[in-house]
Amino acid sequence: MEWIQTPCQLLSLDRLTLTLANTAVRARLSLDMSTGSVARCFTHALRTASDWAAPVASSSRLLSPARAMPTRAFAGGQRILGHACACCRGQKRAYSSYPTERPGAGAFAPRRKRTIMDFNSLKKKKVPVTMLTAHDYPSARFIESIAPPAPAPGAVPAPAGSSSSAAPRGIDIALVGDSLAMVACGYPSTNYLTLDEMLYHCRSVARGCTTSFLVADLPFGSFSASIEDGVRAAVRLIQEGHMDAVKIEGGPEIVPLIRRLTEVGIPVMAHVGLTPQRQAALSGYRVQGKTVSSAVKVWEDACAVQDAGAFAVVLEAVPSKLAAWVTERLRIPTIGIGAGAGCDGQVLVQLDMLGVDSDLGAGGKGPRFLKKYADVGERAREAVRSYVDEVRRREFPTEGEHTYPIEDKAWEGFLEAVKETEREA
Ligand SMILES: Nc1nc(=O)c2c([nH]1)NC[C@@H]1CN(c3ccc(C(=O)N[C@@H](CCC(=O)O)C(=O)O)cc3)CN21
Ligand SMILES: CC(C)C(=O)C(=O)O
Repeated sequence: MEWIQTPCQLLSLDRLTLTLANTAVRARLSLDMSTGSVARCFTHALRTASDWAAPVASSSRLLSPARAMPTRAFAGGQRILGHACACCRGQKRAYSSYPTERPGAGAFAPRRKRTIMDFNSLKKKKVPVTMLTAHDYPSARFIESIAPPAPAPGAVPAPAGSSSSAAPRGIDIALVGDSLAMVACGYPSTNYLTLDEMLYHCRSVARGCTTSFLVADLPFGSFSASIEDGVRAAVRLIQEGHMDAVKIEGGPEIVPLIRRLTEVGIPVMAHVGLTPQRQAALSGYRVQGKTVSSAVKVWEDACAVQDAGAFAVVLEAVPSKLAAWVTERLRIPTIGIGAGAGCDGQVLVQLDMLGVDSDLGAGGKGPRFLKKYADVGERAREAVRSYVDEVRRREFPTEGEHTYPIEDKAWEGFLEAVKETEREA
C-alpha cells in the first residue's frame, strides 16, 4: 500500500500531530515529543503494528533531516509501531449508540481528542459541554489554542470534566455551522450554502482544530430529496470535509436518515426548536415552544431524534423552562442556544460572541440569547483606522524597524553599476 504524507502540522514543541492518508484511509496521530511514543491516534482503522509500519516509515522520511525536533519523535520507532494509545486498547468506537462507560480516565491526557463518550460522561456529571462555531482555519486555530496544554510526561492526567472551574477545558465541540453562509459568505440565509461550499470550510477547520470533536451541518437541500442523498452528503462531510459527525435540523421527518447514518457509523447531532433552514416556512427566526402545541412538538422532536440514534441534540430558541425539562428527560446531551443554562451544553457563533459585526451582531442588536464577550469589531476598526492614518503620515513603515537595510558598500556598488541607465531613464 502506497502511503502519501499530507500536510504535517507541528502544534507545539512537545506535541506533534501528523496527518497521513492514502486512498483508503486517513490517519491522524499525535506524538509525545518527549517520549517519542504515540500519545493518541485519531483513527481506529489502524490497529496493529504492521498497519502502522508504512505510514510511520514514510513520515520519518519526510520529517528528517529538515526538522530536527520531529525527527526525535521517531527515534523510538518501535514504540510507535507497538503503540498502545488509549483509543486502540481494544475499545469499541463510540457512535451514536449512547455508550455510558468511559475507559480508565488516567489513560487520557486532558487535551486528547474529544469523543461522544466524553459528552455522555459530562452529562452524567452535570459538567456543561462547550461548543463554538469555527468557519475557517484561523477560527479553528483560535479554538485549539485555548485548550489546556498536554501534561508533563509521567503526570497523571485529570479525567475530562473532573474540574469545571479550576482548569479550563477548552472547547469540546467545534461546529462548522451553516451560519457560515451568512457570517462568512454574506448570503441572506443559510439556505444558499451548497454542500461543496460547506466542504471547503470544513477542510479548513479540520486543518486547524485537532482536539475538539468536529461537527458540520448538512446544508439545506443536501438531504431533502432522499435518504440516499443525505447519506452521500454526510459521507462527503466525513471523508472530504474531515469531520467527526454531522448535524441535521429537523424532527420526525429526518428520523429515517438519522437511523441510516447511525447504522453506517456516522454520528448525528440533531437540531430542534428554531431550525434556521426553515425560517421562511416558520415565518422568520421565532422562538419555538411557547404555546402548548409548540412545546409538545419540541419535546416530541427531541424524543424522535434521540430514539433514531442521535448522540446529542441542539435546542435553539426555546423557553429555558422547557429546555431544562427536556434535558432532564433525555439520555443524550442537549446543547442550547437561546435555551437557558439548564441544557447540558451551550453553543454560540464565534464571531457573534467576539463582538465582530456579524449578520446578527451588527448595529449592537442581535437575538436576545447573544452575549458579546468582547468588542473585537471595534478593536479591529480602531486598528485599521490607525494603519490608514500612519500610512498617510508616512509613519508606517518605520525606518529600521519594519525595513531591510543594505550595506553601504553594496549600495555604492549599485549606484556605480546603474550610473549609465539612471541617466537614460
Ligand atoms: N451570526 C449568526 N448567529 C446565529 O446564531 C445564527 C446565524 N448567524 N444565522 C443562522 C441562524 C439564525 N439565527 C437566529 C436569527 C435571529 C434570531 C432572532 O431574531 N430571534 C429573536 C426572537 C424573536 C421572537 O420570536 O420572539 C430574538 O429577539 O431573540 C434568532 C436566531 C441563529 N443563527
Ligand atoms: C448556531 C448554531 C447552533 C448553528 O446551527 C450554526 O452555526 O449554523
